[in-house]
Amino acid sequence: MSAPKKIAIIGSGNWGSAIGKIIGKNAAQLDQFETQVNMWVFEEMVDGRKLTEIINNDHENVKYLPGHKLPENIVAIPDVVEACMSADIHVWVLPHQFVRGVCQKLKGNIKPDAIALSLIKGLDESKTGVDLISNVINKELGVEVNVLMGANLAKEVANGHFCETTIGCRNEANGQMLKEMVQADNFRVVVVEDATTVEICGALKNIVATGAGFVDGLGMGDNTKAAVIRLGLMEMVKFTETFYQGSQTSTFLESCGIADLVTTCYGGRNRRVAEAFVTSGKTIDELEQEMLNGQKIQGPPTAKEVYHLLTEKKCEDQFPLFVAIHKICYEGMPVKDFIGCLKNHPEHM
Ligand SMILES: NC(=O)c1ccc[n+]([C@@H]2O[C@H](COP(=O)([O-])OP(=O)(O)OC[C@H]3O[C@@H](n4cnc5c(N)ncnc54)[C@H](O)[C@@H]3O)[C@@H](O)[C@H]2O)c1
Ligand SMILES: O=P(O)(O)OC[C@H](O)CO
Repeated sequence: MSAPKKIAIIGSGNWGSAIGKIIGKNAAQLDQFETQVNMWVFEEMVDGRKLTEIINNDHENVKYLPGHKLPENIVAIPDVVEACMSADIHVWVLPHQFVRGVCQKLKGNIKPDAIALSLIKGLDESKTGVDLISNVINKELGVEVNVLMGANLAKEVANGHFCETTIGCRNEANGQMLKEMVQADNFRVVVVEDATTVEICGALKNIVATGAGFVDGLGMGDNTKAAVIRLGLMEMVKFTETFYQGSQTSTFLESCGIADLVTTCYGGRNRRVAEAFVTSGKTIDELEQEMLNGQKIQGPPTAKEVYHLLTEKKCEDQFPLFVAIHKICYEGMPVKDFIGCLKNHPEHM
């Protein structure tokens, strides 16, 4: 039998901490993994104490997942290189805007045969254009990057309520090993080999959830929200067909597709902040700071990244919902015009 694999979790926010509960428990029980799991924690002071010290002494991430004990084999480390240098598996779970900075620190400082699992829902935008986060990590660090996306509100997963998730793997054997690392009695994993579509679903559903929040803020009912979900799904499929050919339609029926859209459009942070954007008149940035205590939403920045790609490729007219969500968040488009955009959607022509 090969040596037990060492796991490092890169990120310790709301989702990073919830998945840390499952991974820590599995690593303690399964022979194929080393018991100690390193968790890179972006250091900050909470009530006069370092967050890493709180996690290592009290076994709770009191800022990002209060009220839940982390397994004692999760070890918080403030230096990302120290956390990852001996790891065989890197679990990426950060807000997407921090990925490139972390890659710069890790370059040349990790095992060359390490593999990654990205739980990050978002896209990257650089001078060379818009790209998948998994591609950025792969290009920067040379590691194989698998992805995990699904209908997984972190708090509900941490509470142990039943849900499903999807791993999109690049390699069948690694897909199976990663499934063993994250599966739990109430967290059931389906592995598919269409990693690109799995990742695109995770990124784009946050834009749709922002639209769902707008119609909630306007006081529309569930029928309107269902229309946002359906038209959003149609744009997700079209986006994938246009820019990432070779995807399988069946992937949209996995947890990462329709199920994640539904849960996010009803229970997610993007929806909540977008609703408050309509009712309060404050900016997205102000509301993120006021409402989320350091957590980040990915919908508005992803809408901006997608809008830049659509304008560059001159196909905005095929994605009116994505475009309107960007313009409402950042360009002063009145939110009431969102309904007009739904009425005149190409799906109805
Ligand atoms: N929270 C959920 O329910 C959930 C569920 C599934 C997927 N996701 C996805 O997982 C990813 C991570 O989400 P999350 O909820 O764990 O994070 P979060 O929204 O709780 O964000 C806070 C995290 O950002 C870190 N951070 C803040 N400033 C930083 C900096 N300058 N550099 C590096 N890190 C910094 C904090 O330390 C903390 O770990 C996102 O892509 C999100 O879409 C979240
Ligand atoms: O709270 P949100 O809107 O970031 O969504 C969280 C998860 O992605 C739901 O699966």
